[in-house]
Amino acid sequence: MASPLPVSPPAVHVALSEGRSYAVHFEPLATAPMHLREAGLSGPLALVVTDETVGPLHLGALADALRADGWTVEATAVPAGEGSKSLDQLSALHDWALGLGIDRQTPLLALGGGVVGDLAGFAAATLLRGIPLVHLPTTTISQVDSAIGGKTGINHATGKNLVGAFHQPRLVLADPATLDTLDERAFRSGLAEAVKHALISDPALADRLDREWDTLVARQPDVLAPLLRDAAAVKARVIEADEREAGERAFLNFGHTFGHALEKEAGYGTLTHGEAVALGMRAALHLSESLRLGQVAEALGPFAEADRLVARLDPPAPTLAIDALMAATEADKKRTAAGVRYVVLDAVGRPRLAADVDDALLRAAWRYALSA
Ligand SMILES: NC(=O)c1ccc[n+]([C@@H]2O[C@H](COP(=O)([O-])OP(=O)(O)OC[C@H]3O[C@@H](n4cnc5c(N)ncnc54)[C@H](O)[C@@H]3O)[C@@H](O)[C@H]2O)c1
Ligand SMILES: O=C(O)C(=O)C[C@@H](O)[C@H](O)[C@H](O)COP(=O)(O)O
Ligand SMILES: [Zn+2]
Repeated sequence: MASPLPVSPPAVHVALSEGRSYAVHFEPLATAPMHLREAGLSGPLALVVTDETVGPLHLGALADALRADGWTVEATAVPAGEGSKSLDQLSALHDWALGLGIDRQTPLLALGGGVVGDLAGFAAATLLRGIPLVHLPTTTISQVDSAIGGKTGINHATGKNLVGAFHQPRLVLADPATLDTLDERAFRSGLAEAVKHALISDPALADRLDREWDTLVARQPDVLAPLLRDAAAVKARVIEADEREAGERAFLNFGHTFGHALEKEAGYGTLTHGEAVALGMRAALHLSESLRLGQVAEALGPFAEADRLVARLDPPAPTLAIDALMAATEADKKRTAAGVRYVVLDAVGRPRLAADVDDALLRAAWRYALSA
């Protein structure tokens, strides 16, 4: 007898101001028509943006379900990878969509990972000053993180995600089965964002990730989907509390001040975002211990266990000049007139922003992350 399909974990609900809200469903792509209707989205036209890797794998199932429900589907694919978070690709999406005679009710469906989600989300934010956005995330990063919260955008020569907008989705449909085709590097490194959510907010989730790591990386469905869902729920709670990053949403940037500098200096796409964030979290944990001691840490102390969990992501450490990395952090969007700010931990689950951090502590943190 065929093994029973895994039961979908319960949806995550995101409640925003002024009565706005959306659901994050961990169900098959074939349920898209039902959830589009529930979200108040009507056709007949649906735009689908995907990438050249995901399209041949997963667009058919989505388009068949939509067409069977009476939708007219127009789809386009951008080149896979970080390079598509560019002004050229954004402009090409504008030309494509506007050539199809869209109106302000036409939904744009982003079928892919975080690159597709960020790019297509920014296209949806800027077409007609905003059309409905639906995320259909197909990577570990996009299912636990990028599809939720409304950050969209593209990269700029001076830094990551420096051009963009907040544009919340109307619906997120994260089909865990799409992860079956995701390569090992993207799958494993993408778990960095789930580890991040645990370290900034949920020590019990960190323990669970550590305990279930082997079955998680083996993609066991009855472990994977509930863990991704619970990691996504951590982010949803933060978004509800601080949608536009006036305060605690900055904690979702744990490891990113270091990580974005690594992505830029290594060359966008050389490191996956997850790898860069994993290295960034190791640096941030070292910095947390140095700040706790008030001097350069020789060991991780109370953060050693957290660092061991991050180390399980096994990120490659590139050979890069610390001076260049330090300079690249100057573009970080959390900076104020007082300078760059880093998300550090007073303990697992207790994040804060540190400003005016001593260079010696930062250099030691970089050395730790790049040599660990
Ligand atoms: N907006 C946010 O809140 C947010 C949060 C986290 C990350 N991000 C951004 O997301 C990006 C990283 O996202 P990502 O890791 O998903 O990268 P990605 O979108 O580049 O996907 C990784 C690779 O996997 C391929 N792929 C995607 N889904 C697949 C599937 N189901 N099967 C086979 N191949 C598949 C893609 O074509 C790509 O080659 C970065 O640009 C990062 O800045 C944004
Ligand atoms: O949603 C957020 O807020 C995050 O910080 C999530 C991050 O994982 C993500 O990489 C985000 O794009 C980084 O935000 P940015 O403002 O530094 O670009
Ligand atoms: Zn991230």
